[in-house]
Amino acid sequence: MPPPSRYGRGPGPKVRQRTPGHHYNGSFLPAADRAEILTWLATLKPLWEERYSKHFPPPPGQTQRRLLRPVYWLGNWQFACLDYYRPPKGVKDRCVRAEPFPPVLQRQVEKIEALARRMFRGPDMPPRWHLNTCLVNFYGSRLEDGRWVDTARVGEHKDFEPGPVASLSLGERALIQFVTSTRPGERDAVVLEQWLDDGSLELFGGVQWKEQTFHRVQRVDTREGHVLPPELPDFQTRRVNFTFRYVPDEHVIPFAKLSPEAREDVRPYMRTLAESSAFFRAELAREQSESNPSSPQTPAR
Ligand SMILES: O=C(O)CCC(=O)C(=O)O
Ligand SMILES: [Fe+2]
Repeated sequence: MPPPSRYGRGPGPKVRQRTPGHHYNGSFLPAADRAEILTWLATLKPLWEERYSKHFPPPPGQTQRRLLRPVYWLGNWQFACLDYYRPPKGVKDRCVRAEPFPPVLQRQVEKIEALARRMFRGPDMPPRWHLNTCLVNFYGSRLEDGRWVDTARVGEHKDFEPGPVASLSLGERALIQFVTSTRPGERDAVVLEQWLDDGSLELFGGVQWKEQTFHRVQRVDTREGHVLPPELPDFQTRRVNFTFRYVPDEHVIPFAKLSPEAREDVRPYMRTLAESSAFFRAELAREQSESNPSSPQTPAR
């Protein structure tokens, strides 16, 4: 019998885990699916979002800033200026209905959900849990006043969506660290770290990884020279990460049903997205027809 390997064919029905609640498979993504994802990525127009807005201004001592990286969301878009999904209180006007997963990602989601249902039970698996939300993060360097500035990291945070979170990685490998809560003057203790390779899946859930620890992307390698699509004028991408999450469906709201303030804050983003997406054109048109039902809109193409 060969020795047990973390790079093996993945867990059997019992899902053996060296770290309960945290699973890593370095060769999850089939090569053909990887190629299909890259083709689809080349068609995306990720968005540079600002952290704050007219109705959600910077708190005292903070100033307006752009996010470190461009992003794209599927299923629902959690605009930074609507302050992300944060139950139990921060659930209203946070998650704006967005494009469905393309078939190649939906296929990965079905495999991941089956694995997650074997790994997580009881309080670690919310009753209606399914992966209906995906944040696509682009890691790399940003062109700033003629200089390339590396922004490939994420500070420590928790993902507040309930239940397990899955993370699929493409391109250069990244070092993710789970750390204990920060106390002033004390260094965070790293509880678990993992290099996330090209084509890998990481799945984590339960109290230890969702509640008791924060996670961060400490750095992204440069050694393999990956340059990933789409081509952008002011950003060079060397890693793309998809994090799949669950937002209860009742908290996902069509743009037309957001509060007037939230609509005002995100309408410019919706218009930018609509330039290259029939889905977002239709969502904007729906706002028009609902506020003025007597004048039917021509359907978006
Ligand atoms: O890029 C990664 O591996 C993790 C990203 C992450 O933590 C997040 O998007 O919440
Ligand atoms: Fe996260």
